[in-house]
Amino acid sequence: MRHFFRQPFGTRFLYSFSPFRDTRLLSSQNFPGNSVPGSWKSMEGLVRCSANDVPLSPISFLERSAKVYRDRTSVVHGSVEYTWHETHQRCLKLASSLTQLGISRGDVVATLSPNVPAMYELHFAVPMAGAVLCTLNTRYDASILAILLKHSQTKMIFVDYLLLDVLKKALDLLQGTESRPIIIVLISEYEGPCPTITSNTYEYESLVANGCKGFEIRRPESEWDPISLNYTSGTTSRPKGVVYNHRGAYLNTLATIFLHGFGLMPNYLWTVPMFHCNGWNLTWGMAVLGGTNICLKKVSPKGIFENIALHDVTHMGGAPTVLNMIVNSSPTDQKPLPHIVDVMTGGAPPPPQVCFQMEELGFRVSHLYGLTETYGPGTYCAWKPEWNLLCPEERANMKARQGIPHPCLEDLDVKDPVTMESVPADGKTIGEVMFRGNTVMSGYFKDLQATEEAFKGGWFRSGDLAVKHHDGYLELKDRLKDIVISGGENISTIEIETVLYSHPAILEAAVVARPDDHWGQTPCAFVKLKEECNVSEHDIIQFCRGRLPHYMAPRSVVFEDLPRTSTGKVQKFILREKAKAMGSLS
Ligand SMILES: Nc1ncnc2c1ncn2[C@@H]1O[C@H](COP(=O)(O)OP(=O)(O)OP(=O)(O)O)[C@@H](O)[C@H]1O
Repeated sequence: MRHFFRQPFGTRFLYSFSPFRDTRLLSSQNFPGNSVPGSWKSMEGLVRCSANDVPLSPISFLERSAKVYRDRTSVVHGSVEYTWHETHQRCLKLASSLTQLGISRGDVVATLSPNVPAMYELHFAVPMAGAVLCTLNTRYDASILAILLKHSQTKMIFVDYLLLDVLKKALDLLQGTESRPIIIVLISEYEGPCPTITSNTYEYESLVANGCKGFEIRRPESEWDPISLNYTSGTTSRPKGVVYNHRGAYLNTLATIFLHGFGLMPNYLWTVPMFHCNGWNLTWGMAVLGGTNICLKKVSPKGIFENIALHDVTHMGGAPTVLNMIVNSSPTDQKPLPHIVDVMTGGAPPPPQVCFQMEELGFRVSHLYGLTETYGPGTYCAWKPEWNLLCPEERANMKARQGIPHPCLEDLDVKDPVTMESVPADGKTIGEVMFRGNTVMSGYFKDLQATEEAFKGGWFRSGDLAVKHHDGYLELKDRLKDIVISGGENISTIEIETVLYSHPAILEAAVVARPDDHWGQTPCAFVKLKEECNVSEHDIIQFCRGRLPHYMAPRSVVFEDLPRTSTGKVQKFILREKAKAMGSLS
């Protein structure tokens, strides 16, 4: 296999669609005489105006659900329960309070909160105020939080009371560097007085109560107006600030709910953090469907099974690590499911064995793939009925493929990153996954150079390596930064990890490159064993050699817990450092 991945990118730079085109279409004043612009002038009788041309925005999903699903339950959390009418009213009032506190169009309003009703409401209230929602990862420490608060130019932050301490530390680090102190809004679950931090502190429910329900929504002037700022998981580098626009959020939401067989009015259990790509767009998606959002502050297998029974959950989601946690949970925590529960998984490669075991427990797994830069879900493994006839192992392998683009994406391809030519659909030739369309980010906030790099060649370059199968389905092999090159051969770490996960004693596995004087690099496996299991390095290597070509089998195995990002991805850069410190094997 040729390894072109380490070569520099081509220098051609071309935007197939300009990010700077003017998309303000709403009022007839843009088109004097109510005529239509450009080439369409030759077609008489057309008028482009607010009757037929409105900027797409997820805000409209909530306005509709307040009418269509008025008295149905929108959000549940413990004893708290709202209807869609109430959620709409609360969001309007909250948006009004934001503007009264000085939030203007385009200002960034951040959150530091687990999945609670306030977090759900902010997904509508902040855009209703014309502002940009920035949902920060709840596992950040004070120093990274301080960096991101500064980078995002946050004006106001909504914080769960359990995370107040870490926020206070971050704000201390920022002291003196901000021209205006950040306004703090505390999301508390108790009725007591609001703890004082600064005079700039408010309490969530009082902002809702004091807002005006007749508030006039500050709708986007253009579909391209930013709606949210999402930081990437920071698996390969420092988190990058990805900007979503209203149009992309609208389209990706519709694509996501379409893909995963959500019927109307699902009961959705929030096991995916809403801070991760706006909960894979399902914050907005549940409003389209009139679903019930079942909030879960802390994810545990026991809590998942209890909530499924309590709320008749129909759908949920989770990174493969959550699925792995479920299948390996104690039998006393696992309860028989009342019916099939649909689970969307993605965010990292799902080991086929884990998909298989989930299905044995009564879940139906659907697999999606994407990046923060593609509004989360970008492809899915569309299931074909004829695959039901395959043996369980083959079915699980089929399901582990990343699949095909969703219908709102213009194009997806696997290309040679230097020549930009498509790789053949032979299931063997590796190239880089590239995306193009309206559900690709507007860009990286305050980093034009990174944005231009990412869009070089007129496609969004994902940094993921994949093959295309004969049926057009995509299968990820590795991240560009993770692939192992040993004796001139590219070795997919995902393929080795799949074999490791099939070992009965292994709970978790990750493979990285270990520098080698003779081979350049060799695969080094880091594994965590299941409780009370014992197996040697030699046994694991032999197990892999029995299932993989020799050169692909790990040459060394380290037994330890895997470091993960809070979105469930293994931090391979940490493992690579460890493997490097081990020195060459040869
Ligand atoms: N279904 C999937 N199968 C395999 N890998 C996946 C899948 N879904 C997502 N990924 C991986 O997750 C990546 C996207 O993750 P995300 O946008 O959360 O941030 P990150 O790339 O981990 O962080 P950073 O860009 O800061 O390093 C993809 O590029 C891909 O490598």
